[in-house]
Amino acid sequence: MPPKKPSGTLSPPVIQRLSEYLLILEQFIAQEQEVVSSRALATVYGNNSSQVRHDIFQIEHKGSQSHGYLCSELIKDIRIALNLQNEKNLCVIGMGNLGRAITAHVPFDRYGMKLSASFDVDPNVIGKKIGGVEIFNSDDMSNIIKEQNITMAALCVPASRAQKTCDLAIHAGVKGILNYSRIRLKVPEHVSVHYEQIICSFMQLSYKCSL
Ligand SMILES: NC(=O)c1ccc[n+]([C@@H]2O[C@H](COP(=O)([O-])OP(=O)(O)OC[C@H]3O[C@@H](n4cnc5c(N)ncnc54)[C@H](O)[C@@H]3O)[C@@H](O)[C@H]2O)c1
Repeated sequence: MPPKKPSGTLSPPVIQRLSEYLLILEQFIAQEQEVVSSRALATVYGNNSSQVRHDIFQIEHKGSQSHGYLCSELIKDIRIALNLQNEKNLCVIGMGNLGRAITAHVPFDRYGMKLSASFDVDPNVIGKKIGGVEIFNSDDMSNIIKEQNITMAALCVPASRAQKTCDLAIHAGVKGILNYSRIRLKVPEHVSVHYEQIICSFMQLSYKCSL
C-alpha cells in the first residue's frame, strides 16, 4: 500500500507545535506511558489543552479525547500529517564546525529524512566522511543534488558565500533551505527558507531575563 499523504495545509505554528508534540510523545512511550490526555500534553509542552485539541483536530486523528490519546497512534498520525513517511534526501553545504556538528548529531533518519551528501570547497576535507556521509567537492554539487534527488539543504557556509551557494543548490533542485548564515536569502517563490540563529534565541532570553 502506498504511504498515506498528509491531509491538507497546516500553518507554520501548527507544524512547529506538532513536531514538538511528536518528541514529547516519544518520551512518553520511552517511559512506557501508552495514553496521554490533552491536558498532560499541554502541561509538558507549556500551552493549554484546548490548543492541543485544536492542533490534533487539524490532523484528523481518530483517537478519543475523553479517554486520552493513544501515544503510538497519535505519533503515527502526526508523522503522516508532517509527511515524514516519504523519505526525503538532504545535504549539508559547508562542513566547518557547524556543518560537522549537524551531520554528526541530528537524527534525520528517525524522522523521514536521509542525509545523503555534504559539500565543501576545502581540499583538506573533501573525500572524508563524517557520520558515514561523504564530503564532496562543491564543484560537483549540482550533479550530485540531481543524481541523489536531494530536495533540502542546510546552509552552513560563510555569509559571503551563502547567496551564490543557495542559488546553485536551488538551480539543481533543492526546494527547502535551512539557512544558518547571517544573510537573508533571495529565493524563488517555490522555495522555502528557514532561518536558524542561536544568538537570536539568546537575545530573546536575555530580554526576558532583563524585565
Ligand atoms: N545560525 C547559527 O546559530 C550559527 C551558529 C554558528 C555559526 N553560524 C554561521 O554558520 C556558518 C558556518 O559557521 P562555522 O562556524 O561552521 O564556520 P567554519 O568556518 O567552521 O565553516 C565554514 C565551512 O564552509 C566551507 N565553505 C566556504 N565556502 C563554501 C562553498 N562555496 N561551498 C561549500 N563550502 C564552503 C569552508 O571551507 C568551511 O569548511 C557561518 O555563516 C556562521 O556565521 C550560524
